[in-house]
Amino acid sequence: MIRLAIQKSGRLSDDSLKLIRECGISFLSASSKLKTEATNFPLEILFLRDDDIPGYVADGVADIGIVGQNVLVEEGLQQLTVKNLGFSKCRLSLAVSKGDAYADVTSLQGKSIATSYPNLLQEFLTSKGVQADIHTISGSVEIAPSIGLADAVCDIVSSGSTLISNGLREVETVFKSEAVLIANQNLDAEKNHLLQQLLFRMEAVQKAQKSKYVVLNAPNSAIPQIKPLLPGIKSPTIIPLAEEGWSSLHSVVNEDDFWDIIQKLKEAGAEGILVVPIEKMIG
Ligand SMILES: Nc1ncnc2c1ncn2[C@@H]1O[C@H](COP(=O)(O)OP(=O)(O)OP(=O)(O)O)[C@@H](O)[C@H]1O
Ligand SMILES: O=P(O)(O)OC[C@H]1O[C@H](OP(=O)(O)OP(=O)(O)O)[C@H](O)[C@@H]1O
Ligand SMILES: [Mg+2]
Repeated sequence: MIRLAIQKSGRLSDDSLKLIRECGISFLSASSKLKTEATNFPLEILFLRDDDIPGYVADGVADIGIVGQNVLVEEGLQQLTVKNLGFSKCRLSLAVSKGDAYADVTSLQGKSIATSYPNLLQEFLTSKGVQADIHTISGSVEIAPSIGLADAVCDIVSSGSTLISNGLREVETVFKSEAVLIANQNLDAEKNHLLQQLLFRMEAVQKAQKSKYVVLNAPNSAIPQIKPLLPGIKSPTIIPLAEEGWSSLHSVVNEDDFWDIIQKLKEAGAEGILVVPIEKMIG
C-alpha cells in the first residue's frame, strides 16, 4: 500500500482528485473524511493542509504527495520533486499600492513587505541586493498595505483580480509555480514499484491530454500531400471508403500544432474532418 497526501480543500484539490481518477483509481470521498482507501489500487489518500504535505512526505508519514512548487521550495524540500503536473499554475509576485511610485526593485529598499513566503522572498531580495523588513503572515496578505501593516506584499497571483480588488499593482515576479508530485526519498522496493505504476498512468493521461485523434476523408490523389501532415505515433492509418477513389485517414496530432495542421489538411483536399479527444495514450 502506498500513501498519498493531497490538499483537503483549496486550489490544488479538484485537479489532484481528477488526476487520481483519470489514472483509473476509484475511491469514496466524503468531505468530512480525512483518509480514504482506493477500491482498485493499493493506495491510501490523506487529505491535509497543503503546507503540511512536504514535511509529511519528507518524514515518511506519507509516501507521496501533490503540492505547489511555491510551498515545496519555501520549505526547502524541492529535492522531493518527481514530476511536474501542469495544473494550479500561478506566480509569487511583489505588489505595491496602486498609487505608490515604483521604479524597480530597489524602490523596496528599507520598506516592509507582508508575505506567507519569507524564504522565497528573502532569496529574491538578496539576489537583487535589496534589504527590506519581511513581515510573515499566514493569509489574507493582500489586505496588509490598506491596514498599515506593510508597504508592499508578496503573494500568489493567477488572474490578478485579488490584487486589483485590493487596490494593488503587481510589480515583480518572484517565483513561478505549478503543482508537482513529490515522493519520500527512501521508499522501499514495493512502494517504489507502486509509484512507478502511478507515474506510468499519469504520463499516459498527460500525453493524451496533449493530443487529439483526427479522422478525415480524402481523395486518394491527395494522400501523398496529406500523409506527411499526419505522422501520428508511427504513420497514419489509411482505410478505403466504399466510394471508389476515396480513403479515410486516422491519426494523432499534437494540441500545439493542431489548428495549423487542420488548415493545411483542408487546403490539401481533406473533407469531413472529425476531431476526437483521447483518454489515455501509451507508447
Ligand atoms: N489563484 C490561484 N490559481 C492557481 N493556483 C493557485 C492559486 N492560488 C494558489 N494556487 C496554488 O495552489 C496552492 C494552494 O492554494 P490555496 O489558496 O488553496 O492554499 P491555502 O489557502 O494555503 O490552503 P490550505 O488550507 O490547504 O493551507 C498554492 O500553494 C499554489 O501553489
Ligand atoms: O490572482 P487571483 O486569480 O485573484 O488569485 C490569487 C489569489 O488566490 C489565492 O487565494 P485563494 O483564493 O485560494 O484563497 P485563500 O486566500 O483562502 O488561499 C492566493 O492566495 C491569492 O489571494
Ligand atoms: Mg496553506
